[in-house]
Amino acid sequence: MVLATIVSSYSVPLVLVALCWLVNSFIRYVKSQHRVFALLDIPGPQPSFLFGNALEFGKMFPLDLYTAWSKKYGSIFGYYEGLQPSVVVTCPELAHEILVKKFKNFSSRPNHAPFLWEREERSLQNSNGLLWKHQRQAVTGGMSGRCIREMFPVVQSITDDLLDEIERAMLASPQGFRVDELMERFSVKVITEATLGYQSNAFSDEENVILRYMQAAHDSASAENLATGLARLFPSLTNVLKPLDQKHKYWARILSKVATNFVHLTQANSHACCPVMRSLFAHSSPYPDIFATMSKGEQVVDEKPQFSSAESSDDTHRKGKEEQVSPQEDMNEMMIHPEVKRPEVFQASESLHSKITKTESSHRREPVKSATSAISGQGSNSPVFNEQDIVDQVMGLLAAGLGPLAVAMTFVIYCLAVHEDEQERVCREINDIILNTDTVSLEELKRMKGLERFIFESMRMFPVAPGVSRECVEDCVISGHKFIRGMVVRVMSGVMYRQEENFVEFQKFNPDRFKQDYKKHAWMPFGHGPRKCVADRLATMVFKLCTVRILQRFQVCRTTSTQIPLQLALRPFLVPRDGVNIKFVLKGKE
Ligand code: HEM
Repeated sequence: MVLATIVSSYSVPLVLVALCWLVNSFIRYVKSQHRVFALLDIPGPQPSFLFGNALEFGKMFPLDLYTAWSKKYGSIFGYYEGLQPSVVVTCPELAHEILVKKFKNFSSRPNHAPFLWEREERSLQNSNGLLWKHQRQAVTGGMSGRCIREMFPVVQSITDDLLDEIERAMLASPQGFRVDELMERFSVKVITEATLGYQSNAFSDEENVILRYMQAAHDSASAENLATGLARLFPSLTNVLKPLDQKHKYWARILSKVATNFVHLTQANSHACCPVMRSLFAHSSPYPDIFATMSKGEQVVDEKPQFSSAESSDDTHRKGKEEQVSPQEDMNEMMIHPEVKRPEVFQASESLHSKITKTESSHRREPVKSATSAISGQGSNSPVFNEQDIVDQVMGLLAAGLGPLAVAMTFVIYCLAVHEDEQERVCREINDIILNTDTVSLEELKRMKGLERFIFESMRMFPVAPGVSRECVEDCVISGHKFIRGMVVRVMSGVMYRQEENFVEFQKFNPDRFKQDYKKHAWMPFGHGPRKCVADRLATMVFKLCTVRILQRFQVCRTTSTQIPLQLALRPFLVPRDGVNIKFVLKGKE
C-alpha cells in the first residue's frame, strides 16, 4: 500500500528519468557508431547526428560530392550513410590492391539495391562465396572470345533492325527523338537474343515484359526513390519499407515466370542454344540442390579452393588460338577463391567499433563447413545447377546488363553528336578499313583503334558505373590503412577519371589520351579484378558494331533540345537525367 502510494506519487518523475536514460543511451550509441573512422585514423567529413553524411547527397550530385571530398580529405576517406560507415578509395594503386591483390579479403559485393525479389538475391552480381564462384565459372564459360564470335551475327542482325527503327523514328519525328528510349529496346534485344537465345519483340511491343522489368528495377534501386533512400540510410527499416516496392515486385514475378518457362523449353534442346545458356546447362546436374540450403550468410566454403575450368565438359569453352586468355585474365580466374563465410551485411558498426576499441590484433575466423560435406561426397568442385539456379542467372544477366548497355551506348551517341570533328575522324577510319559500306566483320572492328578510343573516352566522360563496392570479409592492412571485416569499401573510378594526375586535362574530350599511357589501374570502366563485369567483351563488341553501323548510314546530329552540358542522375547508375534527344540524317541526303 505504502509502496503503491510512493510509486504513484513518483511515477511521473520515474518515467521522465527512464526516458532521459533511454535518450541518453541512444545518443551515446549513435555517437559511438560515428567514431569508427576517428579510431581508424581515416579522415572524412564530420557526420551529423543520426543521418551521418547522407543529407549532403541531397545538396550535391553524388559524383561531384565524392570528387570534392577526395580533394579535401585525400585518396582514402570515410563517410557515414546513417550509422553505416563506408570507406571511399580514389587512388588507383590502392584500388588495385583491394580489387585484385587482396581479393580474398574483399570478395563480397554488398547488394546494390535494398529491395530484392524473386531470387534476385541469388544472381551473379548479388551472390557471394562459393555460390558466386560456381555461377561466375558457368557464366564466364559462355562469354569467351569464341562465344562472342558466335554471338556476332545475332548482334549484327539486331543492329540492322535498329537502323530500320531509327529511320522509322526519323520519319515520325524529323527534328529528333529520344535515343535513350530506343537504346533500352536495343539492349533488351541484344541481351535476350545474343546471350540467352530468347526471341524478344522489344522494338515493337510497348509492354515488353523485360523492358518493364528493367524500368521497374531501376526505379526501385534509384537514389531518387524515397523508400530506397530510407532503407539505405536505416537498413533495419528495409522489411517495413519493402511493401512499398510493389511495381518492382510485380514485374520481377512476371519475369521470373517468363524466365522459368524459357529455361524449361530451352533445356530440351540445350546443345543447340546460344553460348551462355549452353554453358549454364553444362553446369547443371541431377545432384541435390546444395545451393537451396545455403541462405545468405551460411554459404559453404571450399577448403581447398580450385578454379576448375569448365573446358572439359563443354567444347564451347575450349579456347581457340585467337582467344587465348591473357595472363591478366588467367590471374583473375585463378584468384577466384572466396574462402570465407560471408558476414551478415554490416550489422552497422557495432561489432566493428567494439573490435577496434578492444583489440588491434587481426582477426581470423574459424574455418567453416566445407562444400564437400555439404554435397555428401559429390566433390567440392562439382558445379551443380538445377533449373531454378539457371533461371536465377538468366534474370541476373538481364538485371545487370540491360541498363548499363543501353545507357553507355546512349552516351556514345551523345558524344558523337556533340563532338562533330571526332565523329568525322571515326567516319574516316571506318571508310579506310571497311570496303563494303553496308556491313562490317569482327576482324575489321578489331582493327578500329580510333573508334575504340572514342568509345573509351565517352565512357570516361560518362562513367555508367562510376564506382564499384566491396565488403571486407577479413581484416587486413593495406598501405598502412586498416580495413576491418564488415566495412563497405567503394572504389570510385568516376572520381579517378577526374583527377589530373590520372588523366591530363581531364575536362577535355580527347580520345587520343588512350593512345598514350594513362595512369595504371586508373581505367576500369567494367570494374576490376575477379569480380569485374562478366560481359565486358560482349559490351565492347556491341558498342563498336552499333557505332559503325549507325555511322555507315547516318550522320548523328544534336538538336535544339540536346543538353550541353548533359544533366546526369544516378538511377542507380549514371544516366542522362532527362534523356538524350538526337537527330539522325541519312547519309547522302544531308
Ligand atoms: C557498357 C556496359 C556495361 C558496363 C559499363 C558494365 C559495368 C559493370 C561493372 C562496373 C560491374 C562491377 C564490376 C566490379 O565490381 O568490379 C559489372 C558487373 C557485372 N556485369 Fe556488367 N557492365 C556492362 C554490361 C553488362 C552486360 C551486357 C551484362 C550481361 C549480359 C553484364 C553483366 C554483369 C554481371 C553479371 C556482373 C557481376 C559480375 C560478378 O559479380 O562476378 N554487364 N558490370
